[in-house]
Amino acid sequence: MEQTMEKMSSSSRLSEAQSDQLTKISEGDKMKSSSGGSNEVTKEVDCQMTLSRKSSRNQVLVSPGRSGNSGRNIHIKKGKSAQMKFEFDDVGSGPGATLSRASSASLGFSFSLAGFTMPPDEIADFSPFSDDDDDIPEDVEAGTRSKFQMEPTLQIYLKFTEVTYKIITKGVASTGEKGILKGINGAVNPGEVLALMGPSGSGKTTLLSLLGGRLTDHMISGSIAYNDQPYSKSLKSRIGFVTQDDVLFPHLTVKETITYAALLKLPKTLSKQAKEKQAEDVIRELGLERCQDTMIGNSFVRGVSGGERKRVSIGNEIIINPSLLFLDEPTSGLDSTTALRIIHLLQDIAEAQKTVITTIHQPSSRLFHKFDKLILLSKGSLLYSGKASEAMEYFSSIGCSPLISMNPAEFLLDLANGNINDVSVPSELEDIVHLGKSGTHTMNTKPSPTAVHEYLVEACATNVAEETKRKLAIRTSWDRETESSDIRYAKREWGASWTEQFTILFCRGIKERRHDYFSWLRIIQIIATSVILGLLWWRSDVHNTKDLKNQAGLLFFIAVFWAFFPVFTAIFTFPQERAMLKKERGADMYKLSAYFVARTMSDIPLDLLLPLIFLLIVYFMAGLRLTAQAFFLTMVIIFLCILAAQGLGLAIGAAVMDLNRATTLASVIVMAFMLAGGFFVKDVPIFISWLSYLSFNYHTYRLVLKVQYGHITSVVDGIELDGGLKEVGALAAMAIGYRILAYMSLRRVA
Ligand SMILES: Nc1ncnc2c1ncn2[C@@H]1O[C@H](COP(=O)(O)OP(=O)(O)OP(=O)(O)O)[C@@H](O)[C@H]1O
Repeated sequence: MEQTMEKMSSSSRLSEAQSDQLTKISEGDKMKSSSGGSNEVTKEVDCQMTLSRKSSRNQVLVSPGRSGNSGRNIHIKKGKSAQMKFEFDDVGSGPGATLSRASSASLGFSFSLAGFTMPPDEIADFSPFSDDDDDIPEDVEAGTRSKFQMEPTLQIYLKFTEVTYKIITKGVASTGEKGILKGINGAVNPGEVLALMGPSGSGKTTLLSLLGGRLTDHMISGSIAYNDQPYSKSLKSRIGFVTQDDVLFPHLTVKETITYAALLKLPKTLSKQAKEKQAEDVIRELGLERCQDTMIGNSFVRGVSGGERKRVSIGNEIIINPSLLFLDEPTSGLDSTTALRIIHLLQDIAEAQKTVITTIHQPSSRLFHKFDKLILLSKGSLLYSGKASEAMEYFSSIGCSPLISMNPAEFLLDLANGNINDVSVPSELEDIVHLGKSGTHTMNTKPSPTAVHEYLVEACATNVAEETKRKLAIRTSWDRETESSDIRYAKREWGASWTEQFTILFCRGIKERRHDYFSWLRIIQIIATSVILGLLWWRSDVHNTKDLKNQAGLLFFIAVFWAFFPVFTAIFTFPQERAMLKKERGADMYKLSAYFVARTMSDIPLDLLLPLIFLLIVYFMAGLRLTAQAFFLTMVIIFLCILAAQGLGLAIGAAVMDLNRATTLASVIVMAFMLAGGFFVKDVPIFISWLSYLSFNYHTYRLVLKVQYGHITSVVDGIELDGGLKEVGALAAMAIGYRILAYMSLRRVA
């Protein structure tokens, strides 16, 4: 046994005292132990013990009569089949102190004891506070919840010091700077869940985005280190980031969503079948089997529930088995049962030695106790950074304690908001109230929220921040252990080749917009328009010039209609998918070129189907030139016009990325092109004549005139019907040129 302990102790770089603790606790037990997954020793009792790099806890979390090792803290958690997790900590350190890993690394054990019944979870609760959430699901409460399984990956230790972030504010009269984050310090180890808490607007999302590498601009200062190295692009594929708003395609089913993510994100070395199998595993692990064939939905389309949608978002990120998982308010808007399930899921993920960081608004006390580390923010300043279990002790050490039984999270948020109605305040703060800043006595009996905020920020700076910074500066055993894993120079790897990316994105695009293709509304719109045109120009004759001019009006309308329609449809393409594009490109899921080509091509089937229906009706009703060649040439010209107009719409959308501004700009351009199209104005002044050459209506109109009347006359309404190659070339150049512009514009944003 002692040999076993020595082996474990040295392999996990634990101090002798800690290995001594371990020996005492596990004496007489039959034990199967593993250290970092390598050393395995089997003893008498069938226990499974894993060493985890849990930080120490000062809070006494011992179930009475359960352990009997005085002077040590033991935290017992339940798992599958009465699985227990023990954490042994030193008791001596002061409140709020964050111990360095080298000196105070604690041991986390989990082992199963056959036939052992565990006490309920309340052993982990803080005694002065009530639990406000009793509707815990049976499977969770009874310890029958199946554990989420994840493969081991590179472990990432994240530490950040003096993180400061400012933004430039532009007022009506002046421009200024606003501090969003002011010197934030903290650290989180693999195997831990760090919660970022604070009132709305305190800077949680900003800090999360900074740590997740989502905000990179020159207004950031301080240091953020991943295994002691700065952020690099190669980290993208190791980071999962679940945004506050679920960014998902509404018309894809749960299964399709996760499967496409698996196909794009998982390494090339895995076969398509293996990737699909992994997607199925994630669906099962997240308990989404029941709704796997349901559409995600949105406010217009009924889909899965909020909790299921959140789990799909998490599944989308964990499919790549990330080393670092960031979540922005994963429980907001969910009932307490669903919220608890999600936090349990995060715990399971962390237990696979992942580093998990989540923002959370107002957790119940049960949720609060699930977090290993806590950062409390208020107006961008740090109020607490350290172990979640020590937060209450820390605040009581600086004189702030709850006067009534309350959820610790509620108490901390009250403090962060400066609300001290049910909170005892320290004498220094009372003195400030009674004397006022000027030293004169005031009648006010309560410190103002600003005074509370200043007091807490100062207390944190003196008691916690300095201590945390000092410890962060120390090279820990963890740093030494991970320094060989140089994440900076790891090769950026795509999950699929360019062609595979294109195929997957093309199929996904078709599936997402399949309802559009068979939108009866659009088909009816086209049929109705073409029937009206056919009736208005019913069997129009072209035997004299007047009739010819009359029918030319129809041809011009066709040229305008099939330019307007595609421009205003294409404008939506990129602005609508901006959030998805940013998210997926942020995770290096595919090359922008593959997305661009797939996205623009997946609209083409519909773009060809509708004009075909249109022309079949109008052509024969209006009595246009009745030869197969004329019909097909007219069709090809319309397709070319559509491709050019679509290119313009894509370019405007990608350049502006704002629908209101894009539609305004497009309407001006399209109107100018229409007016310069050669039908309304015959003699365009020379200084503006270039506009005609930019107008796709102008080229389309000339081409259809040539196809319809080229055999009758060489001039129609003052327009010479010459070769036509110039016009074809111009439309083709526009179709390609506008797309290149769109691609370049898109590069700036994704
Ligand atoms: N680009 C920006 N321009 C102007 N203000 C900004 C910008 N980004 C953040 N802020 C401001 O910074 C503060 C912190 O924002 P952040 O979204 O990080 O808060 P939060 O704590 O996540 O809030 P919530 O809980 O409501 O999501 C807010 O006051 C917000 O208005």
